[in-house]
Amino acid sequence: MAEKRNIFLVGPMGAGKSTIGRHIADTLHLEFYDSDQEIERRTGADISWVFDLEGEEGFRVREEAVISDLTELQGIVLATGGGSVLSKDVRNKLSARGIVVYLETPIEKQVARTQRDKRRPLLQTEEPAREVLERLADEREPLYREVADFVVRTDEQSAKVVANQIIEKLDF
Ligand SMILES: Nc1ncnc2c1ncn2[C@@H]1O[C@H](COP(=O)(O)OP(=O)(O)O)[C@@H](O)[C@H]1O
Ligand SMILES: O=C(O)C1=C[C@@H](OP(=O)(O)O)[C@@H](O)[C@H](O)C1
Ligand SMILES: [Mg+2]
Repeated sequence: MAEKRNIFLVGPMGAGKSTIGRHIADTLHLEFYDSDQEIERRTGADISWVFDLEGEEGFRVREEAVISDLTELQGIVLATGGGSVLSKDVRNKLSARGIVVYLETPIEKQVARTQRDKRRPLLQTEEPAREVLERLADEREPLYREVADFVVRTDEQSAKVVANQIIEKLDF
């Protein structure tokens, strides 16, 4: 199905969307995009700056616009930001224009993989990362499941192996 020749990765912070997405794109010779990187490219500011200047609300408007544009492309792998599925418009466009894969990983792994990286503003708070990630998961987990064509765990194998598992499940 020509209109489905895109792979969209959803899931929480630290699931490995950006890392695994790049491996999939390299292996399949597809273009790789990351919605956060695209926001940074368009604004010339890093994600933390966008949150500081425009708040999460402003960031979500930009994220929705970027994903709307990127999902118009063909033959891409897109790593979305963990909160992008909060938008119904984003969920609709992901579902309509590609195969959506939910990268599932336990909270402890999300914490471990994100703790040294200061580039995620939602985790730079007084509240412990574990609590933030649990709270976000309560709201988002059903949305990841709703939008996904299939689910892959990312806590048991290396990023490269998970990328290959995903490729095997795709019929292109
Ligand atoms: N099996 C794995 N799959 C994906 N990422 C992993 C894995 N093991 C460790 N990581 C690391 O987890 C960190 C977070 O990955 P990232 O791709 O930025 O996640 P996301 O984009 O979902 O927030 C990276 O440093 C990555 O190398
Ligand atoms: O979960 C979220 O709301 C966010 C996830 C981040 O992307 P990753 O999921 O790639 O870490 C980034 O979009 C921003 O910091 C907000
Ligand atoms: Mg990412």
